[in-house]
Amino acid sequence: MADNTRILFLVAQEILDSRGYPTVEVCAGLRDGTVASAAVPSGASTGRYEAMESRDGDPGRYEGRGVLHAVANVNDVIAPALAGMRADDQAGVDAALIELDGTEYKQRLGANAILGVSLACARAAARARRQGLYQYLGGGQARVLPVPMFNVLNGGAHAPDGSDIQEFKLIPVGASSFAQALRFGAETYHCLYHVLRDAGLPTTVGDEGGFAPTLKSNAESLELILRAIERAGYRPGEQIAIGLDPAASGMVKDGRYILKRDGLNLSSDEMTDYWEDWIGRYPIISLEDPLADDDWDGFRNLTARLGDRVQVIGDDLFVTNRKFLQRGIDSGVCTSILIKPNQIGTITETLQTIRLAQQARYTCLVSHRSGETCDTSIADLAVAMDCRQIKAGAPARGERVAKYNRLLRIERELGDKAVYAGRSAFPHLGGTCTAAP
Ligand SMILES: O=C(O)[C@@H](CO)OP(=O)(O)O
Ligand SMILES: [Mg+2]
Repeated sequence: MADNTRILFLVAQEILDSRGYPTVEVCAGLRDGTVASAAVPSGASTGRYEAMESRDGDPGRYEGRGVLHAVANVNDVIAPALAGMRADDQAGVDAALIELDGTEYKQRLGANAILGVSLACARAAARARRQGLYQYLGGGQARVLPVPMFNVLNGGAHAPDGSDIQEFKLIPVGASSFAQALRFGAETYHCLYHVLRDAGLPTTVGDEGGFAPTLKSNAESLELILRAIERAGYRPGEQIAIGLDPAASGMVKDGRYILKRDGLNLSSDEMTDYWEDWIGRYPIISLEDPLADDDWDGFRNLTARLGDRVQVIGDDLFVTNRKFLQRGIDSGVCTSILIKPNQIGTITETLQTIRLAQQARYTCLVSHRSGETCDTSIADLAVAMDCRQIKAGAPARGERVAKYNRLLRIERELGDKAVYAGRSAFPHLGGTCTAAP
């Protein structure tokens, strides 16, 4: 079997992502005839220490620069070096990629080139074994379906005319299966459309498929969402809670947090007061990047003050990197980590970061990027690693629902064995899983 999974070819090409910008797709072919491909996403609100994607031409020109250099790196540098390796030796493949690149942030070959190969090999190996990617990566234990976070109102870098806060997310903690959670989200999303129409607000959408109205204040977004949840017939907080990703690095100017919609200019402590006020007033259970990615002291204070009432997630702060996560664990910063494979660049390193988080009892929210493709690997990753939380944007738009639909299929495939994480995904809510995973 092992010999059959030896890599025969790796071929990359440039394709477009959901924003219409170029990205990398890699196709892996194995000796036994198995062929599988994987596509790499791309972020807009990136952390400063993310692994670096390779982009062609002048960085100042425009955001949608090509990836032909990354494509050439796969075809001309990586493919010859990996030919003949076993695709089912993920650690070996990834170690070879890391060594071939030789830089800390993967800037020589490009994290987009490297992750494309890492993922394509995993997919091909899973297919050769006739397993789903979640089974291949997670084994027989993999059976807990994550709680989805649906980003239904977009702002910040994903919708510049919208709220200062990048993401307002529905969290269907009270559903009893993933399929039901998806229905909660889709129905509420559609009700939000009508709430906006009734209020005379536009229903244009941002990068992740959520609506992006221009509002008078940031809190107005929450009021509209609560109205939509109720209109859909659900109980806010109990059945559907709320999560935020302010992506606060994007709000900072000269060390101050600027909230344009509220006319506020706040210190780190005052920004924390602002979130505390919101947590007291609204059913918010998850708060991602509430402060900027260089404000480690602020994060420590915020975690000490709010960490037992809300999940505090580090995204730009940790960039899926064990080194930064370890610093967070050692200094009491955050209670949760966002997991984006392209922030670190290989599957093996992504799994190592997840394991470190789980050992330290940090929760893991597996995440898409704002520039996506129809690749569904993150859905499998969330189940494989028992991550219990996933965010993939609104329950609308092809590249977002591809992930949710994949989870529906996994849930069906698992049948009676499937367990929906529900409240167990959030230790601070004190819930338990409906069956032991
Ligand atoms: O900040 C985030 O969490 C992500 C995904 O929602 O955005 P981006 O991919 O633009 O970094
Ligand atoms: Mg984020």
